[in-house]
Parts: sequence; C-alpha cells; structure tokens
Amino acid sequence: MPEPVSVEEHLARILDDVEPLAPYQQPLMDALGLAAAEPVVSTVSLPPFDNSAMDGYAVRYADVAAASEEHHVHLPVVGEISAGDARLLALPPGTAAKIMTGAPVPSGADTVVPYEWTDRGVATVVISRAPRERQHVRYAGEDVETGDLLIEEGTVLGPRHLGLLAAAGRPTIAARPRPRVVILSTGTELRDPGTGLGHDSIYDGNSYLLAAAAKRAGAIAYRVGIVPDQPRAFLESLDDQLVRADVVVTSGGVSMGDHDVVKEALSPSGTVWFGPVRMQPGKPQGYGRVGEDSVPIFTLPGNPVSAYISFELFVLPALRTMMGLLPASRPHVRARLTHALTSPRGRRQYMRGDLDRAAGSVSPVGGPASHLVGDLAMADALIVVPEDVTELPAGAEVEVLPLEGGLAGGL
Ligand SMILES: Nc1nc2c(c(=O)[nH]1)N[C@H]1C(S)=C(S)[C@@H](COP(=O)(O)OP(=O)(O)OC[C@H]3O[C@@H](n4cnc5c(N)ncnc54)[C@H](O)[C@@H]3O)O[C@H]1N2
Ligand code: MOO
Repeated sequence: MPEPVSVEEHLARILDDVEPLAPYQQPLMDALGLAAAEPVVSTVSLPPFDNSAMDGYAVRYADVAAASEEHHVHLPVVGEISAGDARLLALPPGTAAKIMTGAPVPSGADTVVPYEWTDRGVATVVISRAPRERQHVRYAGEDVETGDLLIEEGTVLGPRHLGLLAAAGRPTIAARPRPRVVILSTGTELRDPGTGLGHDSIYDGNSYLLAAAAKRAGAIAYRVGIVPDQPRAFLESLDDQLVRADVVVTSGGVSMGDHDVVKEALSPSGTVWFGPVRMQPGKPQGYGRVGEDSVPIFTLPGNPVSAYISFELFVLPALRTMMGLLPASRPHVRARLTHALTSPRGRRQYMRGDLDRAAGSVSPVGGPASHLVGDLAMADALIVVPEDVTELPAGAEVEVLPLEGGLAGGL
C-alpha cells in the first residue's frame, strides 16, 4: 500500500505531468470561454470611416451655426446617403444631404443635424437649432486605431471580446482546443436513469455529474456510461475510447474491495499511480497515463461526493492547464462559520457548505459522508477543515472552496 500523500502533493504531480494542448486558429464561435493564445492587433480602424450617429442631414457647421427657433436656416438638399450606400462623396458648400445612422459622412460635411431639429424637408431643409461643431459624427479611428492591441494573450474570450474581433474583421483566433474528456462509470450495480432498478442496483449519477462538470469547465465531454466490474470489459471499453480522448476520467473501483476493477485492470501496466490522499471525501485516488498515446487518466473514487470533490480539486485544474486557462484552480475564499463543526484528525475534510459571499459566512450543509448527493446538490461550496483540526466553533474563520464562480468566463 503506497504512503498517503497530501492534496497539494497529488495536485502538483498531476499539474507537472499534464501539458497545454497546442493552439490553432479557431472560428470565433468555437473560442467562447477559451484563452487567447495570441495577442491580437487591429489591422483596421473603428469606425473604419467617418459616419453619422443620427438620422438627419449632413452639413457644414459654418452653414448652420446661426440656426435657432427665431432664425431658421434653409439649405437645399442635394442627395441622400444610406448606410451601405454612399454614392454622394462630397457635399458642396451651402447644401445639406440626408444621411442615415451609420452612413458615411461626405467630404466637406463635418456635422449632422438630427431630423428632430428640422422640418425633414426633401428638396430644401429648414433647420431650427444649431448643433455643436462636429456633433453626431463618429470619426474614423476614434474607437480603435490600426495597430491597437485588441486582445491580450491569455484573455478568456467572452462575448464582448468575440464581438470586437468580428468587428475588427477577424474570423478566427488562436486558442488551445477544448480537451476531449471520456467519462466511464464502473460498477456492476449501476443502471441508466430511465431504466428499472433491482433491490441491489442504483442509478449511475456519476457519469452525468462528471460529464457535466467537464463540460462546464470548457471541455468536450464524452459520457460513455456504465462498465461492469470486469477488468477485461473495462480494458476493452477503455481501448475503444482512447482514440477520442485527451483525458480519461473513471469513477469507482479504486479502493480495497474484492472487485476493484480499475485498480485491477490498470495496475499491471505500472503507468498509473494508485494510493490514498489525505482528504475526506476522496481518499482513494489514481492518476497516470494509458494507451499508446499516453493519455492522462484520473481514476476517481466511486462515492459520488468523493468523485465530484476529486474532480474539483484535481481534474478541473488539469483541464484548465491543458486549455491554458489561469488560474488553474478555483480560488479559495475565507468566511465565518455559522455553526460549529467537528472533523476527524489526519485527513483534510471537505464539508459541504452554503456560502453567502455578501455576508462573508458559510453554513454547513448535511453530513460529511460521501454518498449524500441530496446534500451535495444543496451546497455551493466546500468548507475546508485542515488535517490537524478536529473542532471549529461557530464564528470561526475558515477556508472555503466555492463550487460556483471565481473563474473568468462565468465558471
Ligand atoms: N476496506 C475499505 N473499504 C473502503 C475504503 C477503504 O479505505 N477500505 N475506502 C472507502 C472510500 S473512502 C471510498 S471513497 C470508497 C471508494 O470506492 P471505489 O472507488 O472502489 O468505488 P466503488 O466501490 O465502486 O463504489 C463506492 C460507492 O459509490 C457508488 N457508486 C459507484 N459508482 C457510482 C456511480 N456511477 N453513480 C452513483 N454511485 C456510484 C457505489 O455503488 C458504492 O456505494 O471505498 C470505500 N471503501
Ligand atoms: O474518501 Mo471516501 O471518498 O471518504 O468516501
């Protein structure tokens, strides 16, 4: 039996081993939530040309400066310019041109008078109020100039960044791809939701829990589902799946039982470490590489809460490292306990909690056991009780790992 390792040791070993995936140019819509793997410099100005901010008349300021309710200015209308239709290129002095929002301002004109300050005349326009000089003109380059840095390398691309890239004419951006994560549940007792249950079977919650967690982390999740507790069936299933995997995540079959299929199947290869981590839930862990392509594999414990906490602590940071997303781990916060709690000595306890960020407090949710999925769904944080602490009073300040938020991209 290998010596127990700390959470930090296990995570460090994993993060030393996984590598960022090679970036390539991805269509913008595929890049949502990914980290930019290149800085992007604008090759255009925005706006690209001087254009109108209002529906109205393009004029020379000097021709309308004296307009008021008492002193109307009359100008002949020499044309009409719509957005995307700019046949009138120059405006003679002493004239006006109808202009629509977004249409190019003709040379000679420097100001736009909105319809509301005119009689909306067709042949001649009567202007009853003077704009400020250059009012309602959006000048070329006033937003972005050619050569401006649009996106810093490492930016997690959200809707506003993608909108800017498109506005600047970029159809793609270099980003690391989403890791393809294959998720296998082991357990002869498992059944698919929607099917019948015997007195000795349970539904496979884990493959949904882990696939959803992987997908939310930005990965592509392939939920393979249930594999029985037979090493041969497990290895066959794994072998079939490796071709589409950047990462494999299994649940179950790694503790001390007589049918611990994952351990039994993978131990002979010698490429996967199995051992205890000083944490609860989540003690029995495994990590290593499998197959011809040395695909990283996480063998998580089968108890659902253990599997989920293991995902948050070990798999999520690995996936984020592969995607070049920083920070790799969700940041911890500190909060005050609303109730006292106790914890066993020697293993770091991850109690389920309900975090109130505004109040800076956290309430324990349910018990510490690792099969309590009802309580897990009610929680949004983990209360971290250090290995050497056995009791904490109400009001104590504790470290908390939020299960929602804290990472760029709304994760
Ligand atoms: N003698 C010992 N027994 C156990 C130890 C130990 O140190 N000595 N460790 C316990 C701890 S801690 C954990 S955690 C579990 C981990 O066991 P396995 O990873 O081998 O998982 P299984 O035995 O296959 O399953 C455990 C539990 O979880 C249920 N399960 C499994 N898969 C799913 C799934 N996909 N969806 C829902 N529930 C699932 C399964 O039915 C079991 O109840 O070992 C302890 N034992
Ligand atoms: O470590 Mo197990 O994950 O306590 O139930």
